[in-house]
Amino acid sequence: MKYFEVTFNVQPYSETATDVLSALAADIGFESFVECEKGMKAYIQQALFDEDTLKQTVGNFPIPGTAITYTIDEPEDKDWNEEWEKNFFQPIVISDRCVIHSTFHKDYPKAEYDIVINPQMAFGTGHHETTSSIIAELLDADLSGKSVLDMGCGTSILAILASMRGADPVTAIDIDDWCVNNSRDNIALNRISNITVELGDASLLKGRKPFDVIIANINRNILLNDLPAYAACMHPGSEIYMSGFYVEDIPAIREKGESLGMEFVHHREKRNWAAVKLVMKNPGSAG
Ligand SMILES: C[S@@+](CC[C@H](N)C(=O)[O-])C[C@H]1O[C@@H](n2cnc3c(N)ncnc32)[C@H](O)[C@@H]1O
Repeated sequence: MKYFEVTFNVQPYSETATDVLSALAADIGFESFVECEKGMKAYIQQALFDEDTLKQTVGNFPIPGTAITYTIDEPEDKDWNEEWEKNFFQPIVISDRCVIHSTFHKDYPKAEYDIVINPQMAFGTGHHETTSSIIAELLDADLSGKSVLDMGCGTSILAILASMRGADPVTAIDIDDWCVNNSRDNIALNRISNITVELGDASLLKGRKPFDVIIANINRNILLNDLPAYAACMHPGSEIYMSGFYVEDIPAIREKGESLGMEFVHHREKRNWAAVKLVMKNPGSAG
């Protein structure tokens, strides 16, 4: 069991309070959010969960008169597939060009890029705003013959699309062994042979050759912390696409990238989630 499911009750309920709560939860490591009647459910890796930090976040909630309570559950691994099949994971088409579906979908739209994913967990189906924004970026990018790193690969949906778009070779890294195993399954399902999946974090990058393109959909704090290690694996012209943070976090991410010799190119936003593109100009700048 790798994740906790935390059910938040927001009293009185409002969309603004739930949005603020999900932003604060993302800052302390929560990765995905599902709205429910009186609040939301949010998911966090057990290894990253610290209940004292959660209590502080809830106790210092910035909207006066709003009370947040929560319960913590351990979702059973075996229920996820069924839950997703029944409730969440419907085929999705992104930018009219890329369809993502699962093996259990029998009827789904046809598209230029057809990705099959067995998610079994909350992230990496393309439904989350951060994933779909990066997919839209990858559909616009020239990836042909480029080496790509997908940091925090989850199901490897982004690595798979990069490979389908001509990237070669592709490296996919995730800190969670469950994601590494699921990535390998999904890569095989899509009959892709040029993606290497590795278990670990930014420390694996030390001494590696630069990548032409880096993708990292993780979260604000991990990106700010690990950006120097990513920058050390970029050459002039290398592109980096990042997501997993909110529009209000863009200045911090941009500033960090610029301090490492990158130039900000543009951003996208969906329901307040941001995705940014930067290009390395001057590698070796002090971070
Ligand atoms: C928001 S999910 C993104 C998954 C997938 N790339 C997508 O776009 O749907 C973030 C992923 O990053 C992984 N992760 C968290 N911290 C990490 C770290 N320090 N280094 C590498 N991966 C990390 C998590 O296990 C999770 O699979």
